[in-house]
Amino acid sequence: MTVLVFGQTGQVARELAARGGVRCLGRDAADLSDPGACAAAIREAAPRAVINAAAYTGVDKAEEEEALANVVNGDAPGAMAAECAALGIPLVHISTDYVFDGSGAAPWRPEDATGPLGAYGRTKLAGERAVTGAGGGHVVLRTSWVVSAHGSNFVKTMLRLGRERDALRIVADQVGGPTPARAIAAACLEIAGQLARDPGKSGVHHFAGTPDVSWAGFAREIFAKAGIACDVADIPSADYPTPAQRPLNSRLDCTGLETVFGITRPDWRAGLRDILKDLGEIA
Ligand SMILES: NC(=O)C1=CN([C@@H]2O[C@H](COP(=O)(O)OP(=O)(O)OC[C@H]3O[C@@H](n4cnc5c(N)ncnc54)[C@H](OP(=O)(O)O)[C@@H]3O)[C@@H](O)[C@H]2O)C=CC1
Ligand SMILES: Cc1cn([C@H]2C[C@H](O)[C@@H](COP(=O)(O)OP(=O)(O)O[C@H]3O[C@@H](C)C(=O)[C@@H](O)[C@H]3O)O2)c(=O)[nH]c1=O
Ligand SMILES: [Mg+2]
Repeated sequence: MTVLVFGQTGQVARELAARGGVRCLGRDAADLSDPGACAAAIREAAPRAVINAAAYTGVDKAEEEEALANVVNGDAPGAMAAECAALGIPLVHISTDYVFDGSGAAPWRPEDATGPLGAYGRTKLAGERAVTGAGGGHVVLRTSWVVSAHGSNFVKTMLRLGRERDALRIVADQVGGPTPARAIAAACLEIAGQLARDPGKSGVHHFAGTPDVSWAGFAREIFAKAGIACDVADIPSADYPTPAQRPLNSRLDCTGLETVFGITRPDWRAGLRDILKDLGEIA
């Protein structure tokens, strides 16, 4: 009996695989556009816990493909949760800061009112509701600004663009916590273990890297640590138009996760150093 992971190529899934003790299902083994196939994969594997690390994560593209995103991010997690509840095993489901509207400057608490600004956030919220409503042991873990040496993320985009250009204009009015995928993987496994022993710990929790920073501030730190000479100009979101609107305030209050599970916020600056080492950028 092992821990079953949905996702294989994604940032968090790859870090889960690297830790071992899990079985990762790629799109070929379980396509989330077919929720029934996800439930069947759980029945067949009979694991001791399930972690869903797969999702439709294209924030702008989801505006055009909301129906598909809703099946992948909403219906499939619901089917996973129903199957887990029937089998009496816990589900750890990853969600996002984009379920919030980004108003104010206070860190969002898990119980705060949601209000997604775009299709991605709406479909992720549908998944949260399906998981919490299924009646089984679960944790919905909202995280933000995921970064790693794998896949596509802001660190890798900045390393590429920073070398191509002398200067970049980066939004400075969106603030949040960059979160290393490696830390998310560790947190998910710890939560799954504790939930298997005590399903009473079920609930919605936040987990984000510290300290909070703007995308522009994050970019500056990436260039400083990687030794890339690229000037960063602060711009407002209005000057960087995108199909989907992003929340301005993505700060997440992570105190509940520490109280219930003993898991603290990772320092993204240390995580960034590890990522740059893994990429061969620094020694
Ligand atoms: N990336 C981020 O900044 C953030 C992510 N999150 C959440 O964290 C979780 C993990 O994200 P992350 O690791 O960054 O994801 P990635 O964007 O790195 O990868 C997405 C994963 O989902 C898989 N996937 C997408 N569609 C399907 C499908 N129809 N069937 C099967 N698999 C599919 C992809 O597989 P394939 O390679 O085959 O496409 C890939 O493995 C997700 O729930 C996401 O919403 C939360 C906050 C921030
Ligand atoms: C490349 C570039 C981006 N930006 C801005 C756009 C955006 O507001 C911000 C980050 O860009 P990204 O494309 O990484 O943003 P995005 O894909 O929206 O990242 C989000 O992904 C989903 C899956 C989540 O769940 C969120 O937590 C968050 O990580 O940087 C600039 O201002 N200048 C630039 O040159
Ligand atoms: Mg992106």
